[in-house]
Amino acid sequence: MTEQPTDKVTRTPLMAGNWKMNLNHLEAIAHVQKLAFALNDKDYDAVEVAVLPPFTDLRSVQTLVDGDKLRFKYGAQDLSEHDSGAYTGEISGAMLAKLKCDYVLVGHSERRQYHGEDEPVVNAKIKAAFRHDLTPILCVGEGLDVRKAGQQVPHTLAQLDGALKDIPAAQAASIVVAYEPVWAIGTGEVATPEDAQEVCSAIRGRLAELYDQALADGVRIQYGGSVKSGNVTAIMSQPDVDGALVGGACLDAEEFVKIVRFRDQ
Ligand SMILES: O=C[C@H](O)COP(=O)(O)O
Repeated sequence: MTEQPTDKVTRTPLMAGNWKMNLNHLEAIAHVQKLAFALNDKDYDAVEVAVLPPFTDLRSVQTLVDGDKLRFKYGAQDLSEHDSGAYTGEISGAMLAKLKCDYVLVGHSERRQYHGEDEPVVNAKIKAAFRHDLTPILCVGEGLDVRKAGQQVPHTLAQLDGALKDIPAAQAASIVVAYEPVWAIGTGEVATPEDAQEVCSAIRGRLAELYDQALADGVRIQYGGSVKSGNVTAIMSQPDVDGALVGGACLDAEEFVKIVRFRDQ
């Protein structure tokens, strides 16, 4: 029987809020309570919602999610490639797993830019995440110079290839990829829906080459970069965009809830 491509409808959208270095643990509690109050079962049935707070907030978030049986997921913004030992300042996958994190961002452009993370490091971190049953959200995307040169697809696919080196299909099947053009992050410069689709579709195509079509059809690919309630619906209408990785706009609980409800905008 010929394999049919997975319909987008069968890929549950993942709307994830990357708080970056914002909100202390008390502010985190207030923010999570606002989200918990606003979101309802209809939202959770339609969309997977995740928050990605700073490390120092994770215990507070876990306590609320566990205590109130909240249906949203949470995770960290980074992890060490090592599991334990003399790595001052690092946080291991084991520690995140102990806090019952679901997700961890890997290779965010701000880690690449300010902490020199290259593909071997990103690859090692993906392996560390899988060792501890965390789902990596792998961030890829081009800078402005690459975009101006029209090289966004080969550049992003090279990042994908490096990040997934030696990652077996059983693990790759559960990964989330976030396409984040660096020139659109925190700038208000949102990529057009067609820009997002071009690269997200190329990412899915490369996943099919690296693994197989069925795996590629099941992987969720997010777009990130100045996503707001006013532009999310158009971006989400693209066939290969399965969610958003939201920075600035997720710090406003009401705005994030509107993004989660992108079908109503
Ligand atoms: O991780 C999130 C992205 O970096 C997007 O950030 P932004 O929504 O503030 O542009």
